[in-house]
Amino acid sequence: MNMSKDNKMYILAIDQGTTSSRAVLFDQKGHVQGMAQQEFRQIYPKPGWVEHDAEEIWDTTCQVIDRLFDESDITPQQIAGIGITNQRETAVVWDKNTGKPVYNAIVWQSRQTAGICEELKQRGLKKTFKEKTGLVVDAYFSGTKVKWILDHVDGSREQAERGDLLFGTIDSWLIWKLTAGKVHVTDYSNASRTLIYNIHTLDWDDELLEILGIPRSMLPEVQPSSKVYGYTDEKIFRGARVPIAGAAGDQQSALFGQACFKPGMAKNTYGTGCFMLMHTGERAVQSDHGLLTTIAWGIDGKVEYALEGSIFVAGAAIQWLRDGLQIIDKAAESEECANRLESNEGVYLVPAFVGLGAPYWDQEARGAMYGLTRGTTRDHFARAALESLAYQTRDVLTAMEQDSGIHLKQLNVDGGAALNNFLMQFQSDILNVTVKRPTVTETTALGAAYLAGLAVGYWDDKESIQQNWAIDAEYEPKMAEETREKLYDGWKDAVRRTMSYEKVKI
Ligand SMILES: Nc1ncnc2c1ncn2[C@@H]1O[C@H](COP(=O)(O)OP(=O)(O)O)[C@@H](O)[C@H]1O
Ligand SMILES: O=P(O)(O)OC[C@H](O)CO
Repeated sequence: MNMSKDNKMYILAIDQGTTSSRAVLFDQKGHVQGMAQQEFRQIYPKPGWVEHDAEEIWDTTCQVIDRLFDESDITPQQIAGIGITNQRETAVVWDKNTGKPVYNAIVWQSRQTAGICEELKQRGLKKTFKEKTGLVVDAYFSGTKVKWILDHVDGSREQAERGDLLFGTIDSWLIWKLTAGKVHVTDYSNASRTLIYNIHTLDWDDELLEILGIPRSMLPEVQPSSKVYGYTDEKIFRGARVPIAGAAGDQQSALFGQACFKPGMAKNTYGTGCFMLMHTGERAVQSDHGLLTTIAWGIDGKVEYALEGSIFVAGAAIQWLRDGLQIIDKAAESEECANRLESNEGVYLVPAFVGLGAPYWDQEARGAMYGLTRGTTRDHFARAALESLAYQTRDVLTAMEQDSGIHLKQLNVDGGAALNNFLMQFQSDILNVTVKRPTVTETTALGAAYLAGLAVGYWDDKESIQQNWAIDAEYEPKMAEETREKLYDGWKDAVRRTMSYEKVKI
């Protein structure tokens, strides 16, 4: 760490992800000057359900901020602003009087509202939701999670109707906690993931609220992504009142951190899931190929949009090799395993552990492996898992090119699994596109830092941010066309079989 007790100012980004909370300090060049990270519990109450303890999310956030200050000479007074970025869609409902969540946070991956979604589809509401929110009716988004909590937690609907309960995605929850309950806001990008926010009129949508039975009084005020929302409470932040000056969902934040400011620029983030976003400017492009239309950010009174391909399981497949199957000790070991083989030898993994997201949107699909023989080893499992990230990315890139009419020549990448060189080379080969990894792979946190820094004058404008982008590695396609298409055909076949598989229900 390169920290000294001088008067230099920094921006603090809080990156509250699906598996860990992180606090990252950035300087004016956009370089990381300190980081602390803490994993927290994943709660799986039933197959396909995923929950978090919202209090634990808050506790780990406080712990990483504390650790960052403990391990450095920097004081909270040297923080010019705080930017927040978060796992999106995950829904928290809490009592505004006690500050206590009424139920666990229901995580974006969780399938417990699949039944509610089926009912909405049967009522013919798919088009209504898509036109207003840019989203598909799927358990992924927050709206049905809030409905589920109000339907299942005793007395919560009455409490909500009395105005005693608040809803928020993780950004709202953290801002509310950091300001000791004074500020209940969210930003445009997070609001656009809730299934109850109209991305065209830029307001919560009364018709959708009515359909899902969610009282308006629960909802946070929607604000620009770069703006001072409030100040940290002195008791919480070591005596300092620091402006909380930016917020964005983690994938939009990564798009900003990658300086994808112009229409047609795209990035792919390989974290727990994998999310490709293409900036489409001030135009909300409707997808005909299974992508989402979403708000990229809202700054200076202007809202900009993106097309998104959301893949639910990416790095999580590698975690499954490590924690579930226990065939590797560390995620990075998957690279050595994959490199020990010349090819996948016909072994494919379709990691539909929580259904399939874009472009398939199959809530019922579950994971499958194909092509196993007596000669299959853990290396094949690791290679198939890594390759599945690249094939899923090709699925969404194809859809994106069809929807946008733009042929992508290069893809900017980031996220934990983007450090895997086997994967990045294979990705470039399967897409036939140049893959570029920047020096700072903490792009998600960087985006939130930039948004906060712009609001407090730490950075002047987007141009100065653009200049900070620097390349670490570039991967050019090397694979023969015939091999590429043969491999991809194998993947499409595996997906087809997975989606048509009739589960035996016992
Ligand atoms: N070298 C690697 N190869 C493959 N996957 C990796 C590697 N390093 C980390 N990962 C995967 O990346 C994910 C962590 O990335 P991160 O960007 O921190 O995700 P998140 O923000 O979703 O928690 C984990 O799922 C992990 O399995
Ligand atoms: O926590 P991540 O990085 O996997 O991101 C989760 C996404 O925001 C879900 O939409």
